[in-house]
Amino acid sequence: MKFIPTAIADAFEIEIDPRTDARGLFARTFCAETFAARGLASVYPHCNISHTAKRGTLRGLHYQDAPKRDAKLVRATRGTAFDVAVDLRPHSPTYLRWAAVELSAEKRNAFYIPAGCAHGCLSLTDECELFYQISEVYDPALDCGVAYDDPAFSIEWPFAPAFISERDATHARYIPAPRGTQP
Ligand SMILES: Cc1cn([C@H]2C[C@H](O)[C@@H](COP(=O)(O)OP(=O)(O)O[C@H]3O[C@H](C)C(=O)[C@H](O)[C@H]3O)O2)c(=O)[nH]c1=O
Repeated sequence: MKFIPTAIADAFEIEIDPRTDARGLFARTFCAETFAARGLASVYPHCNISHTAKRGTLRGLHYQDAPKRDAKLVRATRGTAFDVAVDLRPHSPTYLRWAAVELSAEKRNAFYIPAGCAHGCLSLTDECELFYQISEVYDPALDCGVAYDDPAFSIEWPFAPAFISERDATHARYIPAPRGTQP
């Protein structure tokens, strides 16, 4: 695996290191020891999938709040998605910044999003499927969201979403915390 830094501290694009032969390829997509050695979440009690039928569908941005803030390891298993993380950690040097990774089943890459960041994605193809490894069990009472077009982040999406859920179209504006405060 190759860990490529992004604009957000501790968030990485992860590329595979395929072993190829006449049959095709084999590659490791996760290693608990490697992730732990890098200080990344290495235990994922929940794995999820999302299937998005139409190009231009925006999901998110979501995060699970304290005390169960969750890290996510996300990859596309069908199609392509513009995947975005926003740093919501007031103590982070990249607080309020965003980072994007184009995930595709063809590239077989992944996006590691640390706890304390929000995650959203815009499908770039029809029939886009994502696979999530989540470092915390889901708690609906802690399920929070921020708006994809919040001026606090100014995310540069490749195009405006054509489809979005009622929930994701109505997230409240984010009120930045004083920098340096603990979450
Ligand atoms: C995360 C989760 C959700 N749900 C239920 C809650 C809703 O009734 C339904 C769909 O959930 P949600 O509206 O959060 O799905 P998306 O809008 O696709 O959000 C997803 O995509 C964005 C980009 C993310 O980062 C979220 O982690 C991920 O949930 O599944 C569960 O039952 N268990 C779970 O672990």
